[in-house]
Amino acid sequence: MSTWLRLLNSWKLQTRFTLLNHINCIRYSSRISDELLDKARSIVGDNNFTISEAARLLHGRDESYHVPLPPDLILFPTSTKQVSEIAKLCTIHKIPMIPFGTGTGLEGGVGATRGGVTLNMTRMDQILEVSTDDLFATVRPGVTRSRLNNHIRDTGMWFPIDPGADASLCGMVVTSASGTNAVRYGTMKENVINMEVVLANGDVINTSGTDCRAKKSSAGYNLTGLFVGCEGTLGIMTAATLRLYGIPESVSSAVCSFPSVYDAISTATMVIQAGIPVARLEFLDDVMMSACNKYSGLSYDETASLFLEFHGSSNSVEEQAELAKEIAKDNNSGEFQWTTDPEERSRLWKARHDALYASKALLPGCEVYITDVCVPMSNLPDVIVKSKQAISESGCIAPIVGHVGDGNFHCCFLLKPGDNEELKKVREIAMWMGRLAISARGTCTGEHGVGRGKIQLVQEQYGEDGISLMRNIKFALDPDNIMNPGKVITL
Ligand SMILES: Cc1cc2c(cc1C)N(C[C@H](O)[C@H](O)[C@H](O)COP(=O)(O)OP(=O)(O)OC[C@H]1O[C@@H](n3cnc4c(N)ncnc43)[C@H](O)[C@@H]1O)c1[nH]c(=O)[nH]c(=O)c1N2
Ligand SMILES: CCCCC(=O)C(=O)O
Ligand SMILES: [Mn+2]
Repeated sequence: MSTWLRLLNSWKLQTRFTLLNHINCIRYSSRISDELLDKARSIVGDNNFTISEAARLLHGRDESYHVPLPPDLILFPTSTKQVSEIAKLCTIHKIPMIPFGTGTGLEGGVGATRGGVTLNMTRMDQILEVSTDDLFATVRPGVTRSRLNNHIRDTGMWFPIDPGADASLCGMVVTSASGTNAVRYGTMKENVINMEVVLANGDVINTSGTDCRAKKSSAGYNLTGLFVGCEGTLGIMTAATLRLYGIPESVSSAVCSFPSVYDAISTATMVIQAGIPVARLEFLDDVMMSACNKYSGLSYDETASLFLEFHGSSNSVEEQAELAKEIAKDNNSGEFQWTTDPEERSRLWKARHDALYASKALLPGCEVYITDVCVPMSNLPDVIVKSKQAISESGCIAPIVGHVGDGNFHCCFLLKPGDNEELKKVREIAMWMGRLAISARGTCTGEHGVGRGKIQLVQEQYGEDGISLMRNIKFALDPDNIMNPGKVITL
């Protein structure tokens, strides 16, 4: 390229950036006045406030393929009172509020669709209470899953819900997350006892009643259920009380390969039907096994496989593994390798939790468009096989992994950045998969939530009456549509 051309290109780029900055400034100044900035700063203090370009970019994105949408301003509240004051301020000025946990979401939930204020919750990071007698922990939104588990390890308790990423526990509550241990311990839905929530108007409520820590309750409407999975569109969670469990005395893990998807899933179904209290029951297809072998230096068979884990007494985990082995054998399995060795087990689960990064490594520099559907177990093998057929016909690379004990799986479509044709094609397949799951009596998302990516599919899943009820609920709690707007449902 000639020097002149290079200079011209660099000038064009500069002008574009200057223009973009200019537009951002106009956008920013038209929405957030100096007066509002001063008030926000006085609520949280100078050190908990930023409008830097870098911070705005960072807060507009999560770990998904969605285009980043930066907010105008980022606040780091340190107390519920501050969150409430920010909410009141935003209500007066009709400014969007977007809560930010750890940004590990997979549906673009933290993007500021209309600009506004992001509330980064990481500085509210206290573990408020741990009760080993009553099996609960109360945490502020800055506490992550592994921080809680490190903190309580010596008590013999743990919080088992494990999405792989070290997400904030409150982020996990509001996305209704689950992951590998849900088949035994349930999802976040089954593991929240109470929540403190700041509403759009600044009111602070406790969803099970002030200070309630009872294991069950039939008092009134299920407000906890309403806020679990709301993705910040109904309120900002400032504390969560979660169920704890005893750390199992013994753990065994197993790997087993199969000649077909049907054999693998039929084993999974029969393990559950046999009443084996399996703790993890994960499926990886041939492409994902190959990706994980390469990425994690393993040498497993590169065919449809199951990773399993059993929790209990040492006799019980041995018995469970042996029973599962028999079932696998009846379904044409290859060798069923199981172990209680902690190092081997953690190598296996690290490889499983790195599945997303192993997929990415198949095409260096790529982005990943992740699907997440969930269907009743009896429909699962057909839905997986049809999805694999669609992937193969499209020419895309898309390893599959799933929490099949719950009927839940993901395809990781690898995308070359900037290839809009491919993105369009993948989006079509992903939408088709969502519809396939709904028609197979399932749901368009088992655990990643709706965010910006699945609003249309949720509409189709619920139909007009269901969506209209959701809109009424949203309107009752957030009449100005300033709580994380543009997510979950459109108004
Ligand atoms: C490698 C890898 C692997 C997985 C996953 C991610 C990654 C990167 N995930 C997805 C992810 O970990 C999950 O969605 C988390 O629950 C998100 O928690 P964050 O704290 O990161 O929320 P993040 O900051 O990403 O926000 C997510 C949404 O919640 C809202 N929010 C966050 N904190 C809030 C608060 N205090 N109050 C109100 N709203 C709030 C945000 O506004 C946004 O809409 C996942 N998930 C899963 O279920 N199963 C899995 O297997 C996996 N696996
Ligand atoms: C690789 C799929 C996306 C992350 C996830 O949900 C999981 O690993 O289970
Ligand atoms: Mn998952």
